[in-house]
Parts: sequence; structure tokens; C-alpha cells
Amino acid sequence: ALLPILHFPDPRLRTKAKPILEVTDQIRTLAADMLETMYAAPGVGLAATQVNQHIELIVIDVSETKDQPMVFINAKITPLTEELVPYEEGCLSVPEYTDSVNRPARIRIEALDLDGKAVKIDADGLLAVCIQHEMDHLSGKLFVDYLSPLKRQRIKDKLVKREREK
Ligand SMILES: O=C(O)C[C@@H](Cc1ccccc1)C(=O)SCC(=O)c1ccccc1
Ligand SMILES: [Zn+2]
Repeated sequence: ALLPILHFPDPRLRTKAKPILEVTDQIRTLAADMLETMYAAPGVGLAATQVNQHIELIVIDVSETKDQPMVFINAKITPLTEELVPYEEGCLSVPEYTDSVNRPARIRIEALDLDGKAVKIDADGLLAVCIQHEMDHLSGKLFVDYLSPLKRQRIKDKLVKREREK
């Protein structure tokens, strides 16, 4: 099912997600609904926080063919280099805005998959950017937090105005 995505500055986006203690069928259904919602947006990632579910679950698919879904549960990430690289990021919770964000170029992610099995991946490029972007969501952080307060306020004012006009 398609799930409604929370939009900045909704305070629920600032909630810190909790670890998942058991990977149940309910979690599997939520992951499937998040992937469906992500593909429909379209996007290359989605965090449970964005659909108002405050648990450590993220879904990603950075493939061109849109048929390589990844699901990470209770993920921990570690930078593999001090090198920071800029990337023009967007966010499904901050519609119609993109801006440059600097992040570590390569990271390691250690998590559980939907079978509760441990997975460990070293990532670079868009996958590394996306993983870090989704992990920020789980800690209540948005890419606009890396911008100047003036830019952030302008984006907030525009989105609040747009939500009012709806
Ligand atoms: O809000 C989200 O989490 C989804 C977001 C994830 C993202 C990945 C990589 C860079 C920025 C943001 C998106 O999928 S935004 C839409 C999108 O497909 C995209 C936007 C900018 C760059 C790459 C992809
Ligand atoms: Zn986002």
C-alpha cells in the first residue's frame, strides 16, 4: 500500500527511531509498503521515520533498473575515509528542493536484512550518500539541517505556505 510521507517542518520527522527487537511479518509488510511508496514517489531511498513509523528500518534502491531493493534493519554505519564529497541531495520529505551536502565518500553499513540475517556492505557513490541520508532520518536529521539557517527558513516558509494552500 502507498503510505503518506511526512513533510518538513512536521515535528514528527525529528523523532529518534528505536531498534527493532524482532523481524516480524508486520515489519516485512511495512518494508514492502515503504518500497512501493519509494518507487511511486519516485525516490532511491525511504526511512520509516518518513512514514511516521519510528523504528530503525530503511529501504533503498539506487539501481537504474529499479529492481534491486535493499532493506536495512538496526543499521550501524562507519566512515571508511575522512574524504568528504559533495552531492546534490533531495528529500521526499522536503519536496522540490535540492542542495549540495558534503558526506564521507565511502562507508561501511552493518545491519540485519528482512530474514534477520547480518549483512555488511562497503558503499561509495550514490549508495553511500543514500545510506547516510536515510540513517540521518532515523536520528531525526534532515538534509536541510546542513544548510544555512537562512536557507532552511526560506524552505520552511515555502513548504508551510504550500501546505496551507492545499
Ligand atoms: O527522502 C528520502 O530519503 C529519499 C531521497 C534519498 C536521497 C538519496 C540520494 C541523494 C539524495 C536523497 C530521494 O530519493 S530524493 C529523490 C531522488 O530520487 C534523488 C534526488 C537527488 C539525487 C538522487 C536521487
Ligand atoms: Zn530524505
